[in-house]
Amino acid sequence: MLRVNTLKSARFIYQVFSSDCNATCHKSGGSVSKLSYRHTRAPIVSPEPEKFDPSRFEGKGPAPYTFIPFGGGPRMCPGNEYARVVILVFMHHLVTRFKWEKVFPDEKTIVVALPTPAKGLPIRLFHHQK
Ligand code: HEM
Repeated sequence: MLRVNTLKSARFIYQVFSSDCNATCHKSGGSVSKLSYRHTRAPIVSPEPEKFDPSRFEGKGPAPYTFIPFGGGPRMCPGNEYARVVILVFMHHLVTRFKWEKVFPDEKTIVVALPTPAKGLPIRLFHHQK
């Protein structure tokens, strides 16, 4: 999901860009907002955004400024390397120590400005058998 949904689904930038923002931004008044939800689904950024394809991160990985969960440029998130390590360790233990089970197997996705699991996507964790 990392490719299609970033943790920050939208943010507001208060400078006006001179570059073409059509693929990912819309202008409103004097500010520009970027919707990660749209950005990550733009065909120029990701031809098959819904496809589970970890290989897109192999080699040189995504082209610059196409995968931007931590923003980019001089104001890029300074916590990004730390956050990646924490998430990596967390996911390692979550995957290797537990089986997962959805609490609501048929939970629908509803749209509240942005797609959101209707019941928050709770899961139950079970220790793997040793
Ligand atoms: C998964 C975790 C995180 C995500 C997805 C995330 C995402 C972001 C994004 C998108 C920005 C805006 C970047 C831009 O304007 O281009 C940002 C800024 C920032 N983040 Fe994070 N962040 C994460 C974790 C952290 C952590 C762990 C820290 C600190 C320990 C941190 C500290 C900051 C700070 C201080 C800024 C403001 C940077 C500036 O305006 O110069 N973030 N983050």
